[in-house]
Amino acid sequence: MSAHSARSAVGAVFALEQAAVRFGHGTRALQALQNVSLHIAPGERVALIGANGCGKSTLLRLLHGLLKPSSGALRCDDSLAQAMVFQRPYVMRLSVHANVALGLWLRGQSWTQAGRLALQALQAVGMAEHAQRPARQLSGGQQQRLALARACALQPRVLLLDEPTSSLDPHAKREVESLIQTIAAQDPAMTVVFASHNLGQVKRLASRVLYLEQGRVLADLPVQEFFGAGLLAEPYRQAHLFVKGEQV
Ligand SMILES: Nc1ncnc2c1ncn2[C@@H]1O[C@H](COP(=O)(O)OP(=O)(O)OP(=O)(O)O)[C@@H](O)[C@H]1O
Repeated sequence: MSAHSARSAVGAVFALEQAAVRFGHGTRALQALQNVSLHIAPGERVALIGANGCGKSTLLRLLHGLLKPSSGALRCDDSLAQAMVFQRPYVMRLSVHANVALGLWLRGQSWTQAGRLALQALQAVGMAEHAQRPARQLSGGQQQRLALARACALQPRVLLLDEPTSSLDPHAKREVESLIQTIAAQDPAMTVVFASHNLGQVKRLASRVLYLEQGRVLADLPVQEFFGAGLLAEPYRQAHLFVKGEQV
């Protein structure tokens, strides 16, 4: 059974059983994730939070099939199309429109159809007026909108976002976050898993919070419970997140 192909018996989008990811070998091995067991159901909005290096990106990459577990298992419902957006989008030296169309063409659409769907996706993220501009001339916030258009053009049932607003200025942060909110609200059945250092954003977007420390999931709770008074007391107050993270 492939690590990233078998459907979960319990109808989960993702099921991780004692999953670990190690980088390197022998004494130099780094345990980026360990003993991670969890299920993510369709329509959940899951925030991954924790200090730099705690394993958020590694977990997202694992879910997206970019990494395989070194041990343990990942089961994933492959009938659900996935798209991932990274902290800093990769933008090709092409027009905005071609940046979106190319992804669709590479997945087998005709160039005409790819162009049509790309324009629709750009309209959906408010970027149609920039379609013919060189993509590399866009601002950071516009480039992240482009990345969201590229993701949405694939009509994903599962959207993975790795700190989608952390490289943006406050204005662009708000714009891109509200775009993510709109995309998620349009499709309540879409599963969204995102990494963030911004606790306000986590409250606004998430239904469930996974708090990671050194590759382990220390808390896995509904968002209200995570931010409930009891849990914000020790030991969470001590966590790096509240020192280095953004609390707005
Ligand atoms: N390809 C790699 N090779 C070696 N080590 C890696 C690799 N990718 C990640 N790591 C290490 O694995 C650990 C987890 O990294 P990861 O990027 O998942 O953390 P993160 O929580 O996303 O951090 P940040 O908040 O800074 O983005 C870190 O110690 C990191 O240095």
